[in-house]
Amino acid sequence: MSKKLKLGIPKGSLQDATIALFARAGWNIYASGRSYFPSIDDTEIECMLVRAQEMARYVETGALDAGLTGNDWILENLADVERVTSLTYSKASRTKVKWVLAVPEDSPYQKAEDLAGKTIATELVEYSKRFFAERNIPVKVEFSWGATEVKPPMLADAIVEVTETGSSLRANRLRIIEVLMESETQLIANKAAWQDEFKRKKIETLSLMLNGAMAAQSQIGLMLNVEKTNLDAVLDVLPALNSPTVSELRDKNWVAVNTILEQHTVRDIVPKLKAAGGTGIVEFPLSKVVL
Ligand SMILES: Nc1ncnc2c1ncn2[C@@H]1O[C@H](COP(=O)(O)OP(=O)(O)OP(=O)(O)O)[C@@H](O)[C@H]1O
Ligand SMILES: O=P(O)(O)OC[C@H]1O[C@H](OP(=O)(O)OP(=O)(O)O)[C@H](O)[C@@H]1O
Ligand SMILES: [Mg+2]
Repeated sequence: MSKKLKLGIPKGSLQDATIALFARAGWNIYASGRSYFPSIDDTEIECMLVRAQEMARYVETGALDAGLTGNDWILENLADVERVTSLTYSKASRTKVKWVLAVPEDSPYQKAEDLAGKTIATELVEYSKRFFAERNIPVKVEFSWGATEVKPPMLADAIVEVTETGSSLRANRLRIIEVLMESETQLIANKAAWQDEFKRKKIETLSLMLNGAMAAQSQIGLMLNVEKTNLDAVLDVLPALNSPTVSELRDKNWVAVNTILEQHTVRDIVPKLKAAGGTGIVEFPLSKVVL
């Protein structure tokens, strides 16, 4: 039988973003209907959809060789797994999520200590208990099945909840009084699988290509032509860290400059390049950036 890597894809908030990232990295995953075994166009990988909350546990026991989940659930479960790489993406954006302690906007609570003797609702029970215990704040931490933001002040005094854009907290008139943790997606591996040559190689390849696809998303390629007399002025505009490729054009007085830029810098840099004598400036998207 050919060897296969058992890979867990997170079901729920991270599912769509994960499948989209794999597509950019070079693997097409098809999650159809109610099946929990999505197909993947790689005969060496077998995929399974697993809740993010349980991923680290199944990777720890070896039911899965590797998987993707948030750092939050690895810490909640205190799972003993190999952290292969962090990938900064969430449900809707390429940012980290925050787990926050939130209270009703008009409540008197200003800090965690003010909640002594009160009830906290959360999905992240064990981590929250540890947070309050370390600070010697006696609270009652209650498990919440979701829709946690609606609970204060009727069903709980405060909540510990995950937030990405902040819109759920705002919509429920809640105020953050403490950030317990920042969390991002992790590629994790079972410790024994990590010692297996075939599996480790496969996981490392995934890590390299997923990171390459992540990096490419925030960067763009830029090329332009410039007269040699203006080359220094153009190079001065480009960030010092990137070393651009400068190549001769048929007209010996001109060169082409090729470089990679952070996407968010482009709107500032392109006008400066043009002012410095750059012409024929072309921006193009990148599929992978592997350094
Ligand atoms: N906007 C977000 N909201 C919630 N979780 C997010 C978000 N972005 C990233 N995550 C991460 O997704 C994981 C939670 O995913 P999971 O699917 O298990 O729970 P869920 O968000 O409650 O799913 P559901 O869609 O069933 O509500 C956590 O690791 C969390 O950090
Ligand atoms: O800061 P925001 O961008 O608003 O994102 C955070 C919200 O998204 C998640 O809810 P989810 O969609 O998983 O619903 P749930 O309450 O049923 O878990 C999470 O539990 C928060 O409610
Ligand atoms: Mg949820």
